[in-house]
Amino acid sequence: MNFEFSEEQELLRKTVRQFVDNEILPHIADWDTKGGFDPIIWKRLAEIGLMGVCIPEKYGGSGMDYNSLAIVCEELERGDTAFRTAVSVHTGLNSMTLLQWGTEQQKQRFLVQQAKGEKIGAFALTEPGAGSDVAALSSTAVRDGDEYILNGQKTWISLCDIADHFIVFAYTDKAEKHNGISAFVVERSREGFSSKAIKGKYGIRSGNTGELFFDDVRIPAENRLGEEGEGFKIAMASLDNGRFTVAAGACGLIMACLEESVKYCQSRSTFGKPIGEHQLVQQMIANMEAGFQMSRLLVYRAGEMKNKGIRNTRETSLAKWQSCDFANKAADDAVQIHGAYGYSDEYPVARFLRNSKAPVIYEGTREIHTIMQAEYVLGKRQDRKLNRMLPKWPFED
Ligand SMILES: CCCCCCCC(=O)SCCNC(=O)CCNC(=O)[C@H](O)C(C)(C)COP(=O)(O)OP(=O)(O)OC[C@H]1O[C@@H](n2cnc3c(N)ncnc32)[C@H](O)[C@@H]1OP(=O)(O)O
Repeated sequence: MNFEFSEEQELLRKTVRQFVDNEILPHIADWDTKGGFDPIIWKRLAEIGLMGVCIPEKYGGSGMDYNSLAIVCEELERGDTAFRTAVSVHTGLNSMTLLQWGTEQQKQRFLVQQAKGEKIGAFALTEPGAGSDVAALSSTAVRDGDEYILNGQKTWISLCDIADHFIVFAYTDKAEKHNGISAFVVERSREGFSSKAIKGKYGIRSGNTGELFFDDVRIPAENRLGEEGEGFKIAMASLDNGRFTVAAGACGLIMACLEESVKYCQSRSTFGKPIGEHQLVQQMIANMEAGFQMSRLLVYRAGEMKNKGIRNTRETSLAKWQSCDFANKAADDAVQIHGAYGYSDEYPVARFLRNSKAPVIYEGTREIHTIMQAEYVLGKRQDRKLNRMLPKWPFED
């Protein structure tokens, strides 16, 4: 196992860091207050090739390895959790799903434009009555000749008002439970589709999260991903990729907590010395550092497994669970270190704390991942090789 980043990866990190320092940090407090990023940010991201980092060059991407995507997510979340979330959805949950499950024609139709940053993709799984329990979803897709007629509602969907298309999950055969769900690519332009943003979120306010409505939306059968009934597996495999990016992002949030806390420790004095010289403050800093290092090891191990084409559901779930919990704790401690100032908008740590809660809930709650890990250890859950894995890296031509 190699613990060094390559020169190319170091350069990538530097590029993303500069992007965050110049294009995100100067505006983020404003975007957080207003409840949305300036859409120009997507154009900028595409200009530096970050819309398709681990997508093969033949599909319009940068052709870098899966750990390069982790680097991008770390650095983006050092800037903002909501923005990293949006990129996770576009790349981890949508583009990587197309790469793994799409036909050559679907890749040409949807993936290429996305990887080049000409179109934005999103992922629609969660419903008002189906979050952790995916098989409880109630959307339906009924076959009618060469089309499906889609009806249902999705909620908590990132990029709801921005994405050009969504990977949507619906029952094609309710009697079959897990094996009755199918996945479809649904374009925003289809008649009967509408979306509505959710207002009043606790955190990740600059992100565009909302509801989707499908009212007799007709979709051509060629938009179905995988076979009929493969939707549950596709959703879970997509989450293996999404959760990987969430875990990497959490490392970036811990980095941001450390940066702000160290700065504050050096500038604020109590009892005649800088607060960084008080041992209970040092304890919080040390905990953040430990959380950061441990999370990173878990994330890059999962990424290395992806590079080698090894199924990594177990490792990714552990990385997601632990790194999001560490980030949530780091943000809580960062506010604590800043005292009353940390409780205001004067410093970014209050935003960090609000934002840090979302990843503990989305893409598998802390409780779902705890149960999964217990089941693996107790021999009640096993990861078998899938019929379609993500391509190994280096990618073939
Ligand atoms: C806060 C503001 C923003 C909010 C954003 C919210 C948006 C999101 O978070 S989207 C995603 C949220 N949802 C989730 O993360 C779902 C959480 N739930 C789960 O992960 C699963 O349902 C979980 C772990 C509980 C297990 O479900 P369960 O119903 O027990 O199914 P399970 O028995 O494990 O698997 C069923 C089949 O799928 C297969 N499968 C399971 N996992 C995978 C996988 N990773 N890859 C491929 N196949 C898989 C199994 O092998 C099994 O197949 P078979 O029957 O052939 O053996």
